Amino acid sequence: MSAVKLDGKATAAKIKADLKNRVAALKERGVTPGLGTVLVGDDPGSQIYVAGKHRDCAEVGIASIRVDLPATAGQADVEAAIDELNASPACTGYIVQLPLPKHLDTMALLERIDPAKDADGLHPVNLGRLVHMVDAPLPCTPHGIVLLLQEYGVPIKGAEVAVVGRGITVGRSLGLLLTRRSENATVTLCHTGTQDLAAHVRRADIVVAAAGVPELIKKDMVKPGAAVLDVGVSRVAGKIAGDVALDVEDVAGYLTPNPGGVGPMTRALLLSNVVEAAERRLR
Ligand SMILES: Nc1nc2c(c(=O)[nH]1)N[C@@H](CN(C=O)c1ccc(C(=O)N[C@@H](CCC(=O)O)C(=O)O)cc1)CN2
Repeated sequence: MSAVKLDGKATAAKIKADLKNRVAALKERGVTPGLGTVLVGDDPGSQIYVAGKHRDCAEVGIASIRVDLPATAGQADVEAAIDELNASPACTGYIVQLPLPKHLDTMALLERIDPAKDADGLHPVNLGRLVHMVDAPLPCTPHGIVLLLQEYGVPIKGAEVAVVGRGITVGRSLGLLLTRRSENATVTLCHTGTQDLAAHVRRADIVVAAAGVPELIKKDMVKPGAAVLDVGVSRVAGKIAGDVALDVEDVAGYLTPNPGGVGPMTRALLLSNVVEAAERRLR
C-alpha cells in the first residue's frame, strides 16, 4: 500500500485564501487584524516557526507585531511584553512562542495573556471553555489536524484514535476536540507511562504522533489503512526528524508528509484565530 498524502501545505493554502477575503472585508469596516508574537531566546526551531507565522501574515494582509527578547530575559521582562500586547489596540491576537527558557514560569505567563487575545487557544480560560464545549479560540495544531482529516474525507465519527503525547499544545487538547459530539471519536491518550504503546497504536484507525521522539511509530505498529499524522518536530543534524518512521508509508492508508503536513496547518489556524478575534470585535 502506498499512503494517500495528507497535504497540509495545500490545505493551508485554501484556508489562507479564505482568510485573505475575510481580512479584506474587515479592513473595509475599519479593522486591521494584527498578530503579535513573543519569542524569548534563540531556539532555532522557534525562530523558523515565528518567521513563518509573520510571512503568513503578510500573505493574507494581517499586520505583524514581533517582540523578540534575549534568552536572558527575566519573568518581569516577558510580563511587560505581554502587558503591552494586552493593551495594544493594533494587536487583535498574539502568542508566546513555546518552549520558553527553563528559568521562566510558563504557566504564569500564559495566564497573563488576555483570553480575548489568546491566538493559541492555550489560556486556561479558553481550554476550560473547550472542556465545557462552548465557543472559544481552538488550539491551532489540534484544530489543524481535525480539518486536515476532514479535507481528505478520513472518517472521524466512531474512529479509534491513538494520540501519542500528552503535551498541552497537541495531545491533551486534541483529545478534547476529537471527543466533542461533533467529532465523536474514541480517543486513547498515550504517554511515557503507557505500558504497551504498540498495542494501543495497532488498534487505531487514526494515529497522531506528538511525542517528540524520532521514529517512535514503526511500520509494524500501524494497522493497515490507518491515517497517520506526524507532529514530531525534533531536529537531528539541522533537519526535521518526525515521530513516524518513513516506511510507515507502506502500510498506512493516509500519511502526513513532514515537513508539509501538520506544521502549515498549525500556522493557518493561528491566522484563523486572529481573524476570528477581529471579527468578534465587530459583533
Ligand atoms: N505558542 C506556541 N508554541 C508552539 C506551538 C504552538 O502551537 N503555539 N507549537 C509548536 C511549534 N509550532 C508552532 O509554533 C510550529 C511547528 C511547525 C511549523 C511549521 O510550519 N513547520 C514546517 C517546517 C518548518 C521548518 O522548516 O522547520 C512544516 O511542517 O512544513 C509551524 C509551527 C511548538 N511551539
